[in-house]
Amino acid sequence: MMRDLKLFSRNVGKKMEVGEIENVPLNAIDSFVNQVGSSDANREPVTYEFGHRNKIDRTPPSKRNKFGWVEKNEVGISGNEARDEEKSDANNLPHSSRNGGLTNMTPRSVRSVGKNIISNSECGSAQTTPSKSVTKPPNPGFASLHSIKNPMSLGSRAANFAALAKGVPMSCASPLVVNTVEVPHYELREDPSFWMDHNVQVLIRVRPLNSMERSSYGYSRCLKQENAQSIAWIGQPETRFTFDHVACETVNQEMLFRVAGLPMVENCLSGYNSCMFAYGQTGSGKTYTMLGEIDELEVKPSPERGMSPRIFEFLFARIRAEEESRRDENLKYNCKCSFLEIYNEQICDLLDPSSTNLLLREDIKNGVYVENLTEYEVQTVNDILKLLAEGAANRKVASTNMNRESSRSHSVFTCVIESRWEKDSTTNLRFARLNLVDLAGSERQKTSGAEGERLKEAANINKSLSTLGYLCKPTFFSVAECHTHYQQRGNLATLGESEGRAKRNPRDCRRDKRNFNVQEVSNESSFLI
Ligand SMILES: Nc1ncnc2c1ncn2[C@@H]1O[C@H](COP(=O)(O)OP(=O)(O)OP(=O)(O)O)[C@@H](O)[C@H]1O
Repeated sequence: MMRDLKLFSRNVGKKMEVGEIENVPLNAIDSFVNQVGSSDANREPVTYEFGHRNKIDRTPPSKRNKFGWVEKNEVGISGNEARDEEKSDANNLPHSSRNGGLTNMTPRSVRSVGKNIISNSECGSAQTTPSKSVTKPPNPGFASLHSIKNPMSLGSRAANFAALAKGVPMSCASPLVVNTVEVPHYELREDPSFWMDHNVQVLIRVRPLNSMERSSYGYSRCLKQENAQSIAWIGQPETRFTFDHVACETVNQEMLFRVAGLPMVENCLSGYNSCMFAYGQTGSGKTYTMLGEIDELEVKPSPERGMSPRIFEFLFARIRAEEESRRDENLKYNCKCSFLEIYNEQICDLLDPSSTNLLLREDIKNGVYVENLTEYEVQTVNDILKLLAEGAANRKVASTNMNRESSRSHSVFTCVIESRWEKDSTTNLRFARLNLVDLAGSERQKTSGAEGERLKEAANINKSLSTLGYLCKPTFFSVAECHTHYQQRGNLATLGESEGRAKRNPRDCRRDKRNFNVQEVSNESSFLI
């Protein structure tokens, strides 16, 4: 059942508090957003302290439910039983409630796995997006593609990165306590060379159980993490999924940024197009990861702010540092931003809400672009954070049984980074596009309770997500074929520049369709297998 059928703006500053019931819809008024609007001068400086460990309560763990996992022999569910459950209409009930209240069962609908963040970077192209420009940018005069195709050497990029971030060795540290239950903690590896050598990477983020899940299912988990690359479904047979990175629930927003966001900024500054998108079932934490808490971002940045604000804080810090250190070359950066959403298969401008049903165009000179999409030139980090907050507040959000602030649209924030410098009497130009995508979550009507308008939204969301999954199997398609599919599913073409040329990485991902969550993980990993 839907609790609230009205659309309302996203509370961009949402955060999971201890004891709060996160996914239970509240009064819609509570969720309206306060837009940020302070001057740059009021903003506290943001500093990145590299090499810090997460600060998490180290209360001694309870003996009873170590890691909250059901051990293999205690699972108490056979393969046949699992298959029967798959068929059963009652598969959304906690396992214990169907088995005489046994507590050590694998919950069937606990949302214990978060989302995939898929990042992809590749060599920059010289395409620009024609658009309605609010502050008219100076004509960059891209005369030569040559300089764009010659980014800095990897050596200097690696050196840059190393100077900015100290690597943290990968290891399984001692367990930490989250939600009063001991969970294992695995350090993520900050390895710049890995990001440079692999065009596409998948990072899984496991979010902590929310209070609703805890009260319904206790602390049992149906998945366990084994190391910083793999998670396993504790069933019969146990099924392991391996990814580039698995961020356990103790990994905080800053650490995630340092592992996934920071190298992307470096890639963009080196002239590589980059795209990060969050994909996962509804309520798994995509928006929390991509946006996080963005109230008062310009004045008092919250430690809960997500990937996007951190990326732009770092981007502008790097731009300023580069401009300063290469003053003799007269290095200048120019950044332009746009923010769109795809809602019910229509493209809307989040920075100009009156601009709806925008058309996707393609021509030889400009490639794929959204006609009349507003593009702002930004000078400072605060300019960009304002756009982020403003657009996020305009996004279509509604309450469902699974998430009280469920995004009903896919959003794409794009920042085009141009740089120009002079060397040996030659003017050099570099161009890169950064796409930050927060997809709407896949959902099942049975669990989300979607009806009426929400059901229509859900159908459109699921349809476009499966098309995206299909498009992300480039092994089977040439680039030209991908373009044909992009055209067929026009709106997803906004991602085309980043995704169409993505290389495929072999992965060791196995599927098991018997468990709802595993199936979700499996669907999420279908981008790779
Ligand atoms: N890692 C995390 N730590 C703490 N809280 C989290 C985490 N991930 C998500 N949450 C909380 O879980 C709830 C749902 O998250 P969010 O809205 O980001 O999900 P979503 O995947 O974007 O869902 P939808 O697809 O429906 O929009 C929010 O209250 C959010 O604050």
